[in-house]
This record gives sequence, structure tokens and C-alpha cells, in this order.
Amino acid sequence: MLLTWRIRAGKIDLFGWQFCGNVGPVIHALWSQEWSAGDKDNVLSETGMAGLPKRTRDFVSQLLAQRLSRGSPEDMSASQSIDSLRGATPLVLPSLLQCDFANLEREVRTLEDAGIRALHLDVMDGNFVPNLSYGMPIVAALRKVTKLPLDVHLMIEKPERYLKQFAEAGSDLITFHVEAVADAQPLVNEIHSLGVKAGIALNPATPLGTLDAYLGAVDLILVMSVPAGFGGQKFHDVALDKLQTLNTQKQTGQLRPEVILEVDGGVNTSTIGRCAQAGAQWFVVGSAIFGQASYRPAVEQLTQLARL
Ligand SMILES: O=C(CO)[C@H](O)[C@H](O)COP(=O)(O)O
Repeated sequence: MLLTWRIRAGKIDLFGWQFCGNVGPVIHALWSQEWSAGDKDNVLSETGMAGLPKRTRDFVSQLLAQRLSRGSPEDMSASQSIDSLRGATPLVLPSLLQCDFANLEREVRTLEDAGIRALHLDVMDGNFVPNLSYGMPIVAALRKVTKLPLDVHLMIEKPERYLKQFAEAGSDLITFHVEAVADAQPLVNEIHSLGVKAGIALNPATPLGTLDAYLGAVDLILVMSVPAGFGGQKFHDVALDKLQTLNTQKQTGQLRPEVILEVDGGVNTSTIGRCAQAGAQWFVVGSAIFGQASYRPAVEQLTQLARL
């Protein structure tokens, strides 16, 4: 639902309901910052909303909760939604491979409440990797129930066949594997022409040098710390060397500083700190979130351990 309101001289008109006095600055504070649904406590303390009468506060909270979690994806372009996360590192992205697909929307709400800022979607085709997961329909279904940025990781052969469909399904960032293509540049160009950010991934056994020709073009580099295909595998230390090299390349100007370094596979409380030290900014986590009874403490602990 897209809410419309007008703010005039501290007076708010929400669907014809009028609020005066303190509500104006509160709405302004709420709206001028990118909040996630998991930021509820911060919203209360930082916007002055706590000072409003309870009835008004409940009403505004209800409307804003709907807006924050289910707002129209047209509000921000795919590219803008990824750009808006640049200052939010370290960022833990749950890999939905291991979520409860019978209750997908409920899982998304729980993750939003846990403070998650973006979702990582693992697309597997049974060819490029020996496992099958899901495709465009799940991306489109998620797009309908959340405005969280969708980071789509294609573990498929011939990814060029599906870029447009994944973009149209609502992806904000599309990553494909360097091992799956002869030349990555046309795919990066096409992803950009679709208004989406482009990432490139490489498996633990693939030398970092295979990315050299594309470092100037991509928005994100996904360093796999397990061979792509399955959750729950053991972390490969070779990922740390690659992250360290990429991080050094950023510092020496060989890689644009805004390129996001993401790590995926076996990231947990024992490995996340080393990934952060090596230069990772985005951390894809499956088992270490979905294997826990409660997501919020798991996400908070992982985020804390990734802070340098
Ligand atoms: O891309 C993946 C597998 O190819 C998954 O994102 C990854 O394995 C996450 O799961 P876990 O944290 O359990 O390793």
C-alpha cells in the first residue's frame, strides 16, 4: 500500500485525518531516513515519537509499519535501494535457501523484525550446481511482500537467458558466476541497462585473476567461501585471501572503493570476524540464522562480531 500525505506547516493530512503539533516533526524525522522494520526501538527514541499521546503514536506506528515493510517497490529504483545500503555495513543478509518456504511471508516479517536490511536469494538450476532451488516466481512473490532490497545470486548456466526476467521479477542486484560465462562484460552491461546493480561471483577454486577484466564494471564482488550449491558447508579460508587482495586493491585505487565485497558460505560466529577483517562488508548467512530458535539475537551477534 502506498500511503500519501501532505505536510504543511507542521500539519499532517493522512487520508483526510489531520494531525497537528508535534506530529509534523515526527513524521519528517521518520520519513527523512531509511528505516527498516527492525529499527522500531530506534524510531521511537530518535524521532521524538515516544513523546506523542499513545493513541496518536499507535495510529502513526501502524501506518508507518505498513509503509516500511510493504511499501511500494516503485518508491526507489533497484539501483537506489542498493545505494541506500552503502553506509549500512556490516550487513548480514539471510540466505533464504534454508527458510520455511511454507511460510515465506512470515519468515520475511520475522527477518525484518530481526533488523535485516536486505535479502539474499540463491537461484540454483541443477546444472551449474548440483542442486535445485527456485527461480523468478519466488523473487516476484517476495517483491510483493517486502520492500527490502533483493540480492539475487544466480548459480545457473547461461545466466544471460534470464537477466531480464529476474530484473522484472523485482531484483535490486543480480550476481552471476564468472565460471558460468565466457565473457562477463555483456551481462554486466545488460544488468545495468535493466536498471539493476551487477555483481560477479567466484567459487573457492576459481583464481581471483579471472575477475580482472571486470573489476571496473561491477558493483559487487561475491567471494564464495564454499563451493556454490548447498547451505551448511564448511568455510574455506581461501576466501579470506581473496577478500584481503580485493580490499588492498580498493586501498591502492585498483578497485573502486564503492564496490561492495560480499562473502557467502559457512559464515557464522566463528568465521564472520575474520571475513570482516579481510575486507568483507556484506555477509550472507544461512545456517547460522535459520538454524537458530530466534533470528534477532543471531543477527545481532553476527553483526556485532563483524564490526571492526
Ligand atoms: O550460496 C549458498 C550456497 O551455494 C548459500 O548462500 C550459503 O551456503 C549459505 O548457507 P550457509 O551459511 O549455511 O553456508
